[in-house]
Amino acid sequence: AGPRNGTAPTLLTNYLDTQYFGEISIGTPAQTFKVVFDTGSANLWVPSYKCSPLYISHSRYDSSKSRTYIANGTGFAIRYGTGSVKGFLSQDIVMVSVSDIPIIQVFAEATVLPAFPFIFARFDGVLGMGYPSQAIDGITPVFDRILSQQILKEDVFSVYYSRWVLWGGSDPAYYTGDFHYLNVSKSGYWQISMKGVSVGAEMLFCKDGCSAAVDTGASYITGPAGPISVLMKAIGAAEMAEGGYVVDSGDHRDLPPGTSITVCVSSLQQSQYGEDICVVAFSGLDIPPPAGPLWILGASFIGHYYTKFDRRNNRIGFATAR
Ligand SMILES: COCCCC[C@@](O)(c1ccccc1-c1ccccc1)[C@@H]1CCCN(C(=O)[C@H]2C[C@@H](N)[C@@H](O)C2)C1
Repeated sequence: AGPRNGTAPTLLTNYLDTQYFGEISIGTPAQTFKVVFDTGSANLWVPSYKCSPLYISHSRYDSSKSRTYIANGTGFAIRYGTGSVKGFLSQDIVMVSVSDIPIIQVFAEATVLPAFPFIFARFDGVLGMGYPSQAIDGITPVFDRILSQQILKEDVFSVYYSRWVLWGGSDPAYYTGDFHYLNVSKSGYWQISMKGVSVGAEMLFCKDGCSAAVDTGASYITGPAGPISVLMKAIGAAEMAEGGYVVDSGDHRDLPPGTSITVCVSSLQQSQYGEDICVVAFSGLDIPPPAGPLWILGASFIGHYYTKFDRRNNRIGFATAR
């Protein structure tokens, strides 16, 4: 059947403004998984049935139950900010949207997951939306497999966080005005050049320009730890023990008016003691060269825009979300 008029949505679930994920299915008959659509990586992995039972609260892929499974077995490991996910490669039919875009995909069955932070994950796996050059083991990413089917209206996907990912186009019903396009600054990454970071009218950081990744798989805005701690003081946030910052949830202090991006500086979260705390949507992260220094514009930034990731023109478009 394929997508109507060349576009198809995948609806997303928003967990505490920090985890956004949607459903895909793998295998015949379909085994469904909740995955993060992550522009900051380029591989698909889901937990394997052979994964440690610790992970029983998540869906696990059972190749023995799929008629379209093709064994591969090559080892796989992907490094994230917090540790590596290890496993092995398999091939099967993957469906990324209810309007059935079936693709034959090589993906990883994860057998080793770092307990932290995955015990907090409300999703099962990760579907990388990055460029092929970023993919481990040279595996063709999901979006490239979809593009090669020539069924999409445009070689783009749009993110209307935290509601859905739209494959193949953008929907004017959900944004106003034109897209402001920024060319991808480093081929193979959804990375742009940032002109500066200012609080109110005062430019405080990145005065000579700097790089930023537009990363749908990250929860917050992260920047080098130094500048972030200065920024946190500027908005009166206090540092939490395990990193991250909180502001007094009484006064929802937004950045001073006139800031070019009025990012909500906090997202409501439950602390481990259960009371509501306001977690600031920024955190400090020093990314070492050659990838860094790098700012990361995650969900708390992306959620303020209708964002179009354009593979045809290697650019990212931002429009005002309705
Ligand atoms: C908006 O939804 C985001 C999903 C949550 C991301 C995340 O918050 C998370 C929380 C709980 C459990 C697991 C994971 C998680 C961990 C690894 C991969 C995907 C999700 C990540 C925590 C660690 C830092 N971080 C990244 O490096 C991320 C950055 C990104 N590019 C990925 O490749 C790794 C974000």
